[in-house]
Parts: sequence; structure tokens; C-alpha cells
Amino acid sequence: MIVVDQLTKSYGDKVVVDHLSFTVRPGVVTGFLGPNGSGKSTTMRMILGLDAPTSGTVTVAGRAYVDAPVPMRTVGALLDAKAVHGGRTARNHLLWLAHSNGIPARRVDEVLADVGLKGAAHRRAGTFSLGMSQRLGIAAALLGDPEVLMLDEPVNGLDPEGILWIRTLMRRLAAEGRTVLLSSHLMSEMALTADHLIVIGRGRLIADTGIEDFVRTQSDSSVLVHTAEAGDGERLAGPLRAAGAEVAVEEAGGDGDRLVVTDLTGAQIGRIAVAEGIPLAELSPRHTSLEEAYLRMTRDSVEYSVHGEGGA
Ligand SMILES: Nc1ncnc2c1ncn2[C@@H]1O[C@H](COP(=O)(O)OP(=O)(O)OP(=O)(O)O)[C@@H](O)[C@H]1O
Repeated sequence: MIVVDQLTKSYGDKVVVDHLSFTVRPGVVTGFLGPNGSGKSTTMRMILGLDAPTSGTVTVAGRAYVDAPVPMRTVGALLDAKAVHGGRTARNHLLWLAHSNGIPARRVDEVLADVGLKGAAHRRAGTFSLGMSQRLGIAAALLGDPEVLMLDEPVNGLDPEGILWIRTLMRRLAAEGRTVLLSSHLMSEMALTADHLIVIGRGRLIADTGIEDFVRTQSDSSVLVHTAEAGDGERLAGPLRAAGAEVAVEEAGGDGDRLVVTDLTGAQIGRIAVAEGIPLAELSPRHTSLEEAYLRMTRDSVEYSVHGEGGA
């Protein structure tokens, strides 16, 4: 379990993590989401004791990470896959880490097999592709058989096969009862992997929710209606509103009008249109994707918005 309590980090007068509190529980995969620059890496570095908080506390498995007798046995972390001595072979890199943490050498071969790098054990890490470097970083994280795993953007730059592999591995590790925290700035990557989501923006907590609740509360649906004839939009909107719908009408010129209708199904709208004798050119249900819901939720906290609204 990771418990973050009122964690705050300032650089000069810039507050990059702002009174952040959340708990990461064992047995599930928790996604740590936020736009670029929202403070995810800084939070993870504080969890690992690599950065000191300005205020607030964090505990991992009941104590501050730096107080753990053998840190690698408590938390396995991957913060930067390329932070490896490129001249060492994969196996030697892991042997060195194992040795300096009092972990038996046989664990090295186990984790190399676990991440599918057995065949590349004697290749220099400097020659590895990004995907292989990620695997080596994950092997290092697994070395101490830790109860907590924390990976910063683990699928960044990976191909679909690599993403699927990480997803499967993380779910297996969580199913073994471990605490798994993965960060990403993309909802699409988390939607299929995480059971729970912690969303931050500008260093503040925006959501702490199960993925199913997130889907239920954030992804609403509407129906797009196109009338066949211009001028019919308002004529149809009246009876739709009377039936309880919320309707936005846009006059689309010569090609009929466009209505966005919520709170009624396509079938209900179709029946009302028939009853009113209004011909339709289109009737299509739309679902807000999780990605759209996430972007909407974090829109105001994007540090460098392309629209210039969210300026830092
Ligand atoms: N050592 C530092 N000195 C000053 N500012 C810093 C330092 N480290 C991070 N920051 C700032 O803190 C903010 C949060 O950065 P952080 O890397 O934690 O965000 P992030 O959510 O991990 O982003 P990304 O998805 O881009 O990795 C950014 O504005 C960054 O510029």
C-alpha cells in the first residue's frame, strides 16, 4: 500500500504538487493519470524518497521508503528506462543491482526469463531498443520480488505487442496481491489496464475513482439528429423537449438542421419524428469516449494548452 498524505512540492514559488492525498491499494492496478507537467513524476520521486517533499508525508508498506531495510524488496520502480550503464550487458547490470541489494544472483536469471530477455542477457544494454530497455527496467524493478511496483510511463513508445505484454504482466502482479502504480498521460493506455484511477492536474487531485465508476459518471451519451429539410429543427425540438430531452439545435443551412439530443434514445426520437411527420436524414447515437471524458476533466489543468487557455 502507498499512502500519500497532503504531499506538496514547490520549486521556488511554483507549486508543482499541491496538497495531494491518495492511497494506492494492493491487488489492483492503479493508473496515475495527468497531462504533461501535472506532477506525476515529481510525486513518484517523492514516494521513492528521491525528492524531499516541501510538506506532507508518504509511506510505502507502512513506512517511509528511505527507512526500508532493503528498499528493492519493498518497492520496485522504473522511472527512466534509459538510465542504465550502456556498456554493461543486461545480465551484468542486474547482477550488479542484485549484489548491491543483497539479492541472490539466481534471481537475475528468473527476472530475465520473466521479462523475455533471456536470449539478450549477454548483449550490452546500450544496444537495446526502447522496448527492450523497458523490459530490462522492469526486470530490475522485479528483482527484489517487491510488494509494491511503481512504473513511470511504462508503455511510452512501445509497439502494440509491448503494450499488451506490460498490461498482462501488471495484471498478473496485481492478482498476486501486489500494489501496482502506473503513470501515463494517456487515458487510452490506462483504460484497458487499470482497475482504479488517480487523476491529477497542476499537482492537485482531480479524481480518485474505480474505472467502472469513471466510465459511468464521465462518459455520457447523446444522439445526433439531422432533419432532411431545413427549418424542421425547431419544429422537432419542441416535442422532444416536451418528452424530457435536452436539445441543442444548429441550423445547417440548405441541408436540413442538426440537433444534439440527450436524455432520449434514438428509438424514442425516431418515433416522435414519425408522429410529427418530420423526415430525418440521420439519427446516430454518440458515446463520449473515456479519452474525451478525461480530456474534458483535465482541460483546465493542461500546462501548455494549444489554445493558450491553460498557461502556466
Ligand atoms: N527540478 C525541478 N526544478 C524546477 N521545476 C521542476 C523540477 N522538476 C519538475 N519541475 C516542474 O514540475 C512540474 C511537474 O513536472 P513532472 O515531471 O512531475 O510532471 P509529469 O506529470 O510527470 O509530466 P510528464 O507527463 O511530462 O512526465 C513541471 O512544470 C516541471 O517543469
